[in-house]
This record gives sequence, structure tokens and C-alpha cells, in this order.
Amino acid sequence: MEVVAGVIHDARGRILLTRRTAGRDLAGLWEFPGGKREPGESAEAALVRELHEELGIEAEVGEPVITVPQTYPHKRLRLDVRHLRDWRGTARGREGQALAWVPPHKLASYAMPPADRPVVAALGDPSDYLVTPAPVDGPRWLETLERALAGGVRRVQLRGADAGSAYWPRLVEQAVQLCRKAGAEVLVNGDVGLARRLGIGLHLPAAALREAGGARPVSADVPLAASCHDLDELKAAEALGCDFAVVGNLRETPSHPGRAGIGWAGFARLREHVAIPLYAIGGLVPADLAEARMHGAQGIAAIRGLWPS
Ligand SMILES: Nc1nc2c([nH]c(=O)n2[C@H]2C[C@H](O)[C@@H](COP(=O)(O)OP(=O)(O)OP(=O)(O)O)O2)c(=O)[nH]1
Repeated sequence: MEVVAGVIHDARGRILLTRRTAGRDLAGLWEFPGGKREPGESAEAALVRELHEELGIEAEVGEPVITVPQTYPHKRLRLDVRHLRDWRGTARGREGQALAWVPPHKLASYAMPPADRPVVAALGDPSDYLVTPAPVDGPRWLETLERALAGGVRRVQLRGADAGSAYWPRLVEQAVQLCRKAGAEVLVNGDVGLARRLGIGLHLPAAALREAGGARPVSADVPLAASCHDLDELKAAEALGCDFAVVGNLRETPSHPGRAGIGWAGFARLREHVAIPLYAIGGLVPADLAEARMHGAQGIAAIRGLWPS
């Protein structure tokens, strides 16, 4: 089932959600207005038609936000979400549905269908997730991180030293200061104790995900993420309450020669079965973002692709 929905802003920057009426699938949940494409109908034409039927507005369809493949108990769908370039008229619930104009930062507090969680993340959270390379030279590593932040990176995973090395905690502390100054979210790879001590997020390698025993290892006010390679790991990350996960490898990379990538089709197949936002990793660069979004990714995670040279 192909579904298309629109992100409708008012003059104050609020976004329109509509509530699914009683008696329908997913009744009572809030969603982006839109509906099913008819056979032979383009996504743009379907969205214009649906918004007119449901809300009485005339819409001009704009840029894509994200396309989310999703499996529900009784159906499989692809939710193609578009910005509107412009719209005219007064939006009202022509089918008896409730309307809510929601400030972007409050979208996540509305109960929505699973496919909408990646949509809300795509509208507000960073599309790039930088994973730091191993620090060979501490000061140079910090200086390069600072340049990445100056270039716009807003989500960072600090990774790269052998656990227990004497200099790593101090380097992490300095990196955290740089990230905070830039307003970037920061997670440390693997080290729960260090994450708790510094009050930062935690990124779990897949193996640690299995050892976590089902309890969220850090509080809900700092980010928790995980690296996943298959559906079992993704389900475990979701059950643990991860805010997002990284899935790969997308392409074969120089660091894993001979390990074939899952490709975008493989990524989308995994995406269908969970609702958490996912970054793709493995040989990706910022220019891959549009294709990533078309397959339901929040964006790209990378070491080389996001670390300034
Ligand atoms: N319009 C819209 N639909 C969404 C969103 N998220 C999401 O999972 N969906 C699902 C719900 C529906 O299964 C499908 C949209 O179908 P629809 O709203 O046009 O039709 P419907 O209720 O008659 O669907 P159905 O009961 O016949 O399955 O997409 C969203 O944000 N907007």
C-alpha cells in the first residue's frame, strides 16, 4: 500500500496533525494528513486530492521529507511524506476528524502510528551522525572534531580508544565540552560508567546490546543508541528503549573488505519491522542523504564521510 502525507505549516511554524476517527485501523492516533494512492496516480496528485477531500485546502507539493516502509499486523505500507511549498484555504476536518496545530518540538508527545516515529525524527533530528576515528594525536583529534562541529555536525559518537586506556576519559571530557559548546548531542561508545559520570549519551555495540539484559543503562534524558546488523539486534535495541540505531554495513568498505553491503533494499527491509529512527552506515557520505531518506533512513552515520580531512 502506497500512502502519501503532507507536512503542513501555519504562519507560526506549527505543524498540522489530524486524528484518525473511530472504527478505522489505528483509530485515535494522530497522523500527518494524507491517504492512499490510487492505482496509476502520482504521489503529488494523490496528496493534493487527499488534502482537498480531508481538509478543504489547495496544496502545492514540495520537497520529500522521508519515505518509510512499514509492516503492520495486517498490512505493509510505504509512507511517503512531503513538505508543502504552499497551501491556500482554511483547514477543517471535513470527515469529522480532530485537528491539532503542533509546535515541532512537541510532535513527539503525540501518540502516532509506528511509521510516523521516523518521520518526526526526520523533521527535527540531525541527518548526520559522526563517529570519531581512533585518536592518534589527541590535540589534533580535538581540533578536527571542532572543525566537524563548525561544519554543522550535531550528533556525535565518541569512539576509538581501547577500553581502559589512561588518556581516553580525559579526551572524552574535552570532546564533550566542545560538543556542548556547539549545541551537539554526544554519545560515548560502550562505556556505561563514563557516560553516567559525564551525563552524556551511550552508544552500544551490538554485542553489548545482548548483554544489557533488557534494562535501559542510562537515564531517559540522555540519548541511547546501538549498532545493529540484523533484525534480532534491531528488535533488541527497540525493546531496550534506544532513541535511534545504526544499521550496516550498507556498502563494502575498505575497513571490512570482502564483507558485502546490505544495500538500500536490504536496509529498507530491516526498516519495515521496527519504528525507531535508523542511520545507515558503511561507505556513505553526505551526498547519499536523499537516497537514504527514500529508503526510510534518518540519514547517514560515518567516520571517514563526516570527519574533515
Ligand atoms: N495519512 C496518513 N496515514 C498514515 C500515517 N501513518 C500511518 O501509519 N498511516 C497509515 C494508516 C493507514 O493504514 C494508511 C492510510 O490510509 P488511509 O487513512 O487513507 O485509509 P484508511 O484509514 O481507510 O485505511 P484502511 O483502514 O483502509 O487501512 O497509512 C500518516 O502519518 N498519515
